[in-house]
Amino acid sequence: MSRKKTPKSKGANNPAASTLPAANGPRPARSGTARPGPDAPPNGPLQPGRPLLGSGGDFYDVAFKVMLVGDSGVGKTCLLVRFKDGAFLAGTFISTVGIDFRNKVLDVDGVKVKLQMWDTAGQERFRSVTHAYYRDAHALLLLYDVTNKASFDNIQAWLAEIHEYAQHDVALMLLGNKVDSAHERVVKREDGEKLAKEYGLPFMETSAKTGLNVDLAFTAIAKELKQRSMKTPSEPRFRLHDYIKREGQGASCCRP
Ligand SMILES: Nc1nc2c(ncn2[C@@H]2O[C@H](COP(=O)(O)OP(=O)(O)OP(=O)(O)O)[C@@H](O)[C@H]2O)c(=O)[nH]1
Ligand SMILES: [Mg+2]
Repeated sequence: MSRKKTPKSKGANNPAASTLPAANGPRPARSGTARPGPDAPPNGPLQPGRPLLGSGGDFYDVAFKVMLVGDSGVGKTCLLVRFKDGAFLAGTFISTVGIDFRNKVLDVDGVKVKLQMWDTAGQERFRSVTHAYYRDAHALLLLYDVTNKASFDNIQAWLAEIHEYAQHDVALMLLGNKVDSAHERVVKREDGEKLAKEYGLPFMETSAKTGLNVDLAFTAIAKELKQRSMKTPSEPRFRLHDYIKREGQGASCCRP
């Protein structure tokens, strides 16, 4: 069996630019370094078909990169921490510097799917750093904050950026975060649904604080990516929109 090391997940808000992972992503290379090997596919499962051993001792069958994007303060880091560790980062807001990543292996219908989750900095000054990572992403979670209208208004600009830098077939999901803050809400759920429908995106409202729909968002993406890479003729087609509509609390199906 091929044994591969994956880069260790770093702590949140890892500052130094020198510690940034390679722009080509943290794909576990045959050499055991963080850089992809020359035979690594430009976009697709890292190593389908044979179990691999991650640095945390976790076996996985396929691995994908999922990038979180959206304005600063919408809750990207908190969403990731909630999914990875089941905790909420309350208190002082520490803005992510550059880019950070964490790994998690999910069991998707008997297949071990490793998600390499990239937490980008929403601040404008780091935009050129994040641009370099888009093209290797298999999926993007695009967040806005339901208590911050500007973050919602900026979604179209984010979509334009995604269109410019990401793979054309990247799996994309729109998330309206912080729904626990009902009194401060300024973006109605219907507004999120309307925008998602306009762009044909799956959409859910989430809360990193309470955990609402957080696991579901990542699981849905993992199912979609696994289906894309390992589809067998006998397997029924996975429908992301239908899945989140069925499983989510307040999720919606937004085909145009
Ligand atoms: N009430 C509430 N607060 C949240 C939620 N998610 C994040 N926050 C708070 O929002 C602030 C920003 O969260 P972060 O996750 O650091 O935001 P970010 O999108 O990573 O920001 P950048 O790293 O600057 O891009 C923090 O003070 C969090 O505690 C949520 O679901 N509900
Ligand atoms: Mg952050």
